[in-house]
Amino acid sequence: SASFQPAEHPLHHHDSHSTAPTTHAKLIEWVRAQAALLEPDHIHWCSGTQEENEAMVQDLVQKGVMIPLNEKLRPRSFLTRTDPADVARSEGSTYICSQNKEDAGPTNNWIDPQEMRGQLEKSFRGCMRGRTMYVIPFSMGPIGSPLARIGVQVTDSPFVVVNMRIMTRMGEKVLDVLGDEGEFVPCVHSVGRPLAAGEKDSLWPCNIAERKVVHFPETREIWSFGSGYGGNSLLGKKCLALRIASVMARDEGSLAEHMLILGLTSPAGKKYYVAAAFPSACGKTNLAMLQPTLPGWKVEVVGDDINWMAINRKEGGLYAINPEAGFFGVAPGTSSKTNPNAMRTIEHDTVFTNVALTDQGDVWWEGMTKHHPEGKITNWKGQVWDSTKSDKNMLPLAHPNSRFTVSLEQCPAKDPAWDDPNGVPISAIIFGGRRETTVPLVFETKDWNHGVLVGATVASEKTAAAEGSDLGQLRFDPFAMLPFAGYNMGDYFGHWLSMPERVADPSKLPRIFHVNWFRKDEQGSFMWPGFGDNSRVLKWIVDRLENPEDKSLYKSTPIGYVPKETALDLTGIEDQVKGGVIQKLLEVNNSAYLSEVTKAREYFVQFGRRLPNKLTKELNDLEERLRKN
Ligand SMILES: O=C(O)CSc1cccnc1C(=O)O
Ligand SMILES: [Mn+2]
Repeated sequence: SASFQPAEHPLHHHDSHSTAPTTHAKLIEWVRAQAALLEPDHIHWCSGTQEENEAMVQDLVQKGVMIPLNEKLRPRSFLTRTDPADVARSEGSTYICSQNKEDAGPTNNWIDPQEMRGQLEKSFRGCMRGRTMYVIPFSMGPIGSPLARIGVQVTDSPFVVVNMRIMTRMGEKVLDVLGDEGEFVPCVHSVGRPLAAGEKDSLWPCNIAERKVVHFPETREIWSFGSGYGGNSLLGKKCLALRIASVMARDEGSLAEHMLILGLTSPAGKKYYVAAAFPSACGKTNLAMLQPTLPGWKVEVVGDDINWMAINRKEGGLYAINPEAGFFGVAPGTSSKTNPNAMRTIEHDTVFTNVALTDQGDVWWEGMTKHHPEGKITNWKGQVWDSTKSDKNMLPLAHPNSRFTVSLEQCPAKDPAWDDPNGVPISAIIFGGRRETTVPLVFETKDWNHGVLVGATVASEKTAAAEGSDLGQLRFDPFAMLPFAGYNMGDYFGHWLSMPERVADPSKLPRIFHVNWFRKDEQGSFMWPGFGDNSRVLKWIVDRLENPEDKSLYKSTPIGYVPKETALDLTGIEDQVKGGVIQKLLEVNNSAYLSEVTKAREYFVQFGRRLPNKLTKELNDLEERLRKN
């Protein structure tokens, strides 16, 4: 739906090697309206074919935007460096422009939609002069899946096209499913740098001063200007799959969440699907591709970042798809120790952004290996770093938000049902934050509503005060959706609380757990080995799912069900968790939790009357349980 009155401007000629669809009148009309506003020199309808991709990649290589890596070490893979000012999602310039401010809620930036449309009109008018407008039809979710949603993005960045082809199902086959009158989410993106005739393009054009990522939830529109990077420009990811999709899910009675989805198989061959919501950079990708240290256990990945769950009327319960087709993962910290499956996935056909380049023509980042490789190494800014001089201001060699973009298809640990159009049945939902104090290794919530309270109070603490004293600065990140909820988060909590009334049999809803890998001891060291050993927690969760009546598995505490020490399989790590460590990891300190309750009450004040009474009741019940014991 065109949101501007396009000035009279003929639709530019299509370039020779791309053909506009002959039907799809609604789509053609929308593209025409964007072309009239953006005034591109050419229009290219993306087919999504391998040939088209190779031509675009070669063009970007020739321009120096994509640097080919060593073909032997990392075949068909590339490195791109961004403008140092355009390196991450820009939350400060991300807006939810609902008709009224309260529907955006206190956790979102809001500008009156008409005012914002005026600002966008000024930014976008003529911004694609001298450039090609690429039209990308894409499906979030397997093409044709009843759980999938279709978007169409216009963009003037061929680099975005190359990445969208990896991260989504994109091209002509999507148009076949869309049909003439099909609904699509309109996404308009520009780097915001029109080119004068003959002007040489920069390697990473962007317009940081005017950068904005805007959502109009009632009309499901996305407008992004001035950034070429990640979540700001691959509009299928955070913008569509979370901010717009969370609004659609609220209206449709389903869920669009910032969660990994993994398949877990026990040594007995029983298979469960588990979803988990951790804040950004808290280890979702590592858990989704976990290599269990417990013998006989297997984890396979369906997705590492986004989860669309819908009620399955036939089977009951919630079925989930990963709407994405690839990983856009954080490179630093990824290694054959922390995530061997990720390292195997990115051995070929991968696009790297803002990592370091070795003199072998391969990539490197902090944490990949203990020390950086010998010889010359070029940092993410393109500066050659000489290890003999160790010039500090050239560090870190890879940007902390540097990324790999790679197809899920090539992950050795992909779940057989990773692209099942019907989705997979979710047995458990796990919330987690980066908590150095107070929160035990794992606990199970008492019921769905208690689980929603735990989701709503997910938090991370940076610097933990000494145990027992006032908690370190708690940063709440409810459901890990703080930057991604497309509407008032008080209403969002209410939507979660409405799920038991929406299903025929609430007992088929997933059980809700909370984990914390990040407890530290008085010396500030991590108490739990984490990584593959997190499979021990997954095992306890399966034990709870399979034997809910078995009293030997848990102790009931005011915050929920916590494993009895003997119920965790610690075979092989006894030495690491002896001497009271496991007791500490499973301890529930009531006074510490009472201050959690106080901080949660303070946090919820901002939602005012939009905070559901049921949530306040859950918080009061928790406080009562903590006081009684
Ligand atoms: O989009 C970016 O600029 C990085 S943020 C990101 C990328 C992939 C998956 N998740 C996130 C996130 O911040 O949650
Ligand atoms: Mn994420």
